[in-house]
Amino acid sequence: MSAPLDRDAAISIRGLVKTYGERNAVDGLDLDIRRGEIFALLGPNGAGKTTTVEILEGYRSRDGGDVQVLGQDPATGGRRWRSGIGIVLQSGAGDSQLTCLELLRAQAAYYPDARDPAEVLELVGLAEKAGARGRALSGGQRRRLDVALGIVGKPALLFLDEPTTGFDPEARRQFWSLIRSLRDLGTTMLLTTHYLDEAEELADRVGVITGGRLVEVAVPGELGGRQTAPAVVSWTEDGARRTTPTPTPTAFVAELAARFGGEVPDLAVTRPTLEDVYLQMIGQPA
Ligand SMILES: Nc1ncnc2c1ncn2[C@@H]1O[C@H](COP(=O)(O)OP(=O)(O)OP(=O)(O)O)[C@@H](O)[C@H]1O
Repeated sequence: MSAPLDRDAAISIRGLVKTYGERNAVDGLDLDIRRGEIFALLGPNGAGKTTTVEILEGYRSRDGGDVQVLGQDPATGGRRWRSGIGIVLQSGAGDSQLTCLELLRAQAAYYPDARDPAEVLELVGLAEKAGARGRALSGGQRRRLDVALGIVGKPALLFLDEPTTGFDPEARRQFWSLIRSLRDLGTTMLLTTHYLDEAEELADRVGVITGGRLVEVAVPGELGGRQTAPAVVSWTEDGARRTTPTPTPTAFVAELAARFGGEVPDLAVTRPTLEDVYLQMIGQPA
């Protein structure tokens, strides 16, 4: 039998089940997300991420289990509960006739303790676009506007669904720093992403879900036993690439260096990436 719900957690889930027809899209999921934590939910297409997140947001019913989000069951959470939650959806307000500032003001009006819309535009790096309509924004700027809309109500808990899809590398880095500033302001965040580097960069912990079940929850550096996995030393010798897995890479490299009498050509020491262990976990060859 699983432990009772953790009433201090931002999100606490026990035995969550969601059934479509004969099939359990979510199949007995247990998870606690601490207040102030950034948690990344990873999993292949169809794993059950969106279903789980929408149940937590109060937008989908469940067929079994107990769920608590900010101290309440999302199935019965009222307006006050909802005002503590921010949601950044995949498709946002891009086509609106309103300007960025007008959109944010309209959204802020729904919340009892909203942030100043102009400050929010500043925070997401859109201050210069306050008077621009959604249509006039680039893809990356629209996503920032989506985030701005998600946070203007000063949510204690923010859901981010694949937030950086379509971003260029620089925009992603800027977005990551925005997420970190939100964390510094105390916001709890549940992120779904298919980018493993994003999860590694941002998340305090990651959870891997396949077939509606959580396979593992860990800090990114320890998922799948990464921290104790053997290192792989590779170098070039006699015109060919050599690789050797070893639990003691320092000693191995010292031996190599002695053998070469100095620099080892093209030397590299690597450990499994988060992507390597993730792909192994979901049954795909790396
Ligand atoms: N409204 C629905 N009716 C029937 N089946 C559904 C419905 N919504 C989701 N499913 C099924 O439930 C399973 C989980 O879907 P879900 O959208 O939660 O996956 P996901 O992990 O978010 O995938 P993705 O990474 O592609 O967004 C899938 O097999 C999907 O086909």
